[in-house]
Amino acid sequence: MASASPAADGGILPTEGSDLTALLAGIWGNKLSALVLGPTVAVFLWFFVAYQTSPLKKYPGPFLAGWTNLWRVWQVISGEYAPRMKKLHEKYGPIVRIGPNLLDLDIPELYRVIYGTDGKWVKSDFYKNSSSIIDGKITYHMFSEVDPTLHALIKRPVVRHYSVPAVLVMEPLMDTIIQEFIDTLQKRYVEPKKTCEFGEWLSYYAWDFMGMVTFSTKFGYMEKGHDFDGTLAIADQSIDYLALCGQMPWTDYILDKNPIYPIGPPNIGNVTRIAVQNLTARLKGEDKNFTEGSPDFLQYFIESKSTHPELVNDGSVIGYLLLNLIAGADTTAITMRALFYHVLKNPRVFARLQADVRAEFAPFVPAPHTKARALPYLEAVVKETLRYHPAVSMIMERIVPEGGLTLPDGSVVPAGQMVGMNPYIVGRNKDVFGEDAEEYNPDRWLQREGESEEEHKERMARWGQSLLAFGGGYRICLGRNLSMMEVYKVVPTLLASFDIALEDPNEEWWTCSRWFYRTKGVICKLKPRSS
Ligand code: HEM
Repeated sequence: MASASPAADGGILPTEGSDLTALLAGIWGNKLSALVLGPTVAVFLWFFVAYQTSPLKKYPGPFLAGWTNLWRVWQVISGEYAPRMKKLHEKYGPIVRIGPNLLDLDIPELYRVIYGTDGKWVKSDFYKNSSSIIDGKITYHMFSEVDPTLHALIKRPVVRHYSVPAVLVMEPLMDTIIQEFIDTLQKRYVEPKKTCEFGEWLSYYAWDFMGMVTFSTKFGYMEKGHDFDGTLAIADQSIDYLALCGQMPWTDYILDKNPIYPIGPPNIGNVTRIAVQNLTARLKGEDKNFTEGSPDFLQYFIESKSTHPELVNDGSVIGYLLLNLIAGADTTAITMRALFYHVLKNPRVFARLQADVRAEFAPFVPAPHTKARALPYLEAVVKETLRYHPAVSMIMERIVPEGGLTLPDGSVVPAGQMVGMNPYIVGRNKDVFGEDAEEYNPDRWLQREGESEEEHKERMARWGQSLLAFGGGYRICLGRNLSMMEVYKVVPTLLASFDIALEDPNEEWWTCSRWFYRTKGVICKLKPRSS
């Protein structure tokens, strides 16, 4: 009970140290506590109720992953995303809950359902942050647009330019850049007998290659011999941003898409400038790099402005050009680097591949694509590399559509939840690829002894469903024909031109698994071809 002291006017006023002061202080204290405690309890309750009532509660997975996506953020930061997820599958089985609303599935039979062509399985918001603000509006490109109808509108005008016949027409452009690659290696490393950071050079080649087929212009990484404008480093940062913010997509609206002080990934400004310059010069008829009759993507995209005037303008042409570079250069470089690393680490595989290549191809001449595709062991090596070291090493998230997803154990994942598969994990599924799935062994793709041609074909079709390196369905990689052509041509050309060996065959490379499965450190000795 509060006490009061008599005042001059006979009224009752509180005095210092009175019980009333204590009461007021108590009330303020309580208010403060309520201000802090209230939201904390509310947030906790919200998490608790969400956890307890989640339809994914029944699925196994790390405890924290069921509570918060922060757990996934940590897995991305670790740089060991795919190997860690693989360990979780070994512990929990084919279904692992890796987020409050997300299941990682190692169930290849569901490939055609989740990555189907019917447009029902929509990409999650993970992809949205690789968008940009243009004229004050968030603008999505073919990779980041999640709405199937809008995605189809972006894709329709250009999809045919990525078909096998369309990219085959670009072979002369590719040969120019491959020729420059082998000549440069010869001058910089073979003649002076210098050690070569071969892994880095595959990146320089891949970026110059994409510049060449995209707008008939090299960036000049091979000429300068380093990432002179920082683009390659910036591209890495952009992909890390995608992977990190993608775990909690709302963070992108605070970090990059806020109108006041955006702190998203840096722009690949130099590449954008070159794209704009090339488009402007081409439209004015002043592009000195372009030769009539030797088409590149820029030419194809400009044509799309006439064939689809309602969908394509100069802004969208720039978008298409940039996507080619962002999506196409590093992915292909990662694949080529992995191929050489694993082949060079396996003397038996190397000897066979080199012998097969040298029986067919002369040194210092870019290998013709058709001839390269006809080499069965090269095909086995490429497929094994895509299986063992896919350039994308994270789950490709999709939203479960109406009707839900019935899993092999009979349980149903309701609509609105997210599921997906990771090319790294499905590629190492032992039920599909055998007990040695953790080993790099291209021979597994060849026809086995006693296996008929029919049986081999059937096995390849089945295994194809577990080879998710290019994704699948209506969101399958648009540039897969182009990148495969690049790989199939350059690998035999290099093996036919030089004796290549790791400087230290015992040294392990550096890997970092986030959205891309990045690597460094294929240090090689290159010598003139000896046989
Ligand atoms: C070895 C090289 C490559 C690999 C491993 C690769 C991998 C992938 C994967 C896994 C996806 C699907 C992602 C998902 O669904 O979540 C994808 C999509 C895409 N890729 Fe590639 N990619 C490669 C090369 C290229 C090249 C050279 C280009 C362009 C010239 C390209 C352009 C695209 C585009 C535009 C998409 C989005 C397609 C869509 O959503 O409709 N990629 N890529």
